[in-house]
Amino acid sequence: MTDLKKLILDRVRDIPDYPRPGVVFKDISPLLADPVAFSAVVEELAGLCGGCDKVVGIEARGFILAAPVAYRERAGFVPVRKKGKLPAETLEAAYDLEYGSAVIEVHRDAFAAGDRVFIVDDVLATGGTVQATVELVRRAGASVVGAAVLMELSFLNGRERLEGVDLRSLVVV
Ligand SMILES: O=P(O)(O)OC[C@H]1O[C@H](OP(=O)(O)OP(=O)(O)O)[C@H](O)[C@@H]1O
Ligand SMILES: Nc1ncnc2[nH]cnc12
Repeated sequence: MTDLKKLILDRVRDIPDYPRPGVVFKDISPLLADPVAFSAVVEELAGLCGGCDKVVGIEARGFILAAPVAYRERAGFVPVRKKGKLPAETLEAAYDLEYGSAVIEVHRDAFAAGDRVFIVDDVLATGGTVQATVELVRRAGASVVGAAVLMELSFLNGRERLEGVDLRSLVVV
């Protein structure tokens, strides 16, 4: 196991039965609170971007990782938010995730035509959230050059929903 994988696995804790019975929640708070681990993760994610115009972060935990990646890459940051939080005209997509369903939005004018977009989130579970984000980016006229997550829960097969997307995971469990 690489040092980075160990750094991550040692600092993501399992919370059983949250937010509903049967779900084991991956809590990244200890990792974020560790300056060495947090900075190593941001550096690694930024290295996967490979040149992009915009980094998309998905509310809320995705923001924490995507914004420093955008800063590091000198790219713009675009938030994808839960419905009702963005003030200007939006595009929206409904999706299911491991423990529920939601609607996310992006500003209709968030991207210039042909922008190269890199999507960052913390956890890939069923893949519904990233899939809906990919759809929004494309509908907004930009192209997805890749997506990266800190942790992929492979037993939920989220990757299968993301055919054609270059998805990287720092850790697969
Ligand atoms: O692969 P999926 O099954 O779609 O699940 C993954 C998503 O679930 C979590 O977000 P959540 O909606 O709980 O929002 P939060 O970051 O605000 O806690 C997580 O941060 C991912 O965005
Ligand atoms: N098990 C899980 N832990 C943390 N975030 C999640 N998002 C979806 N499933 C999750």
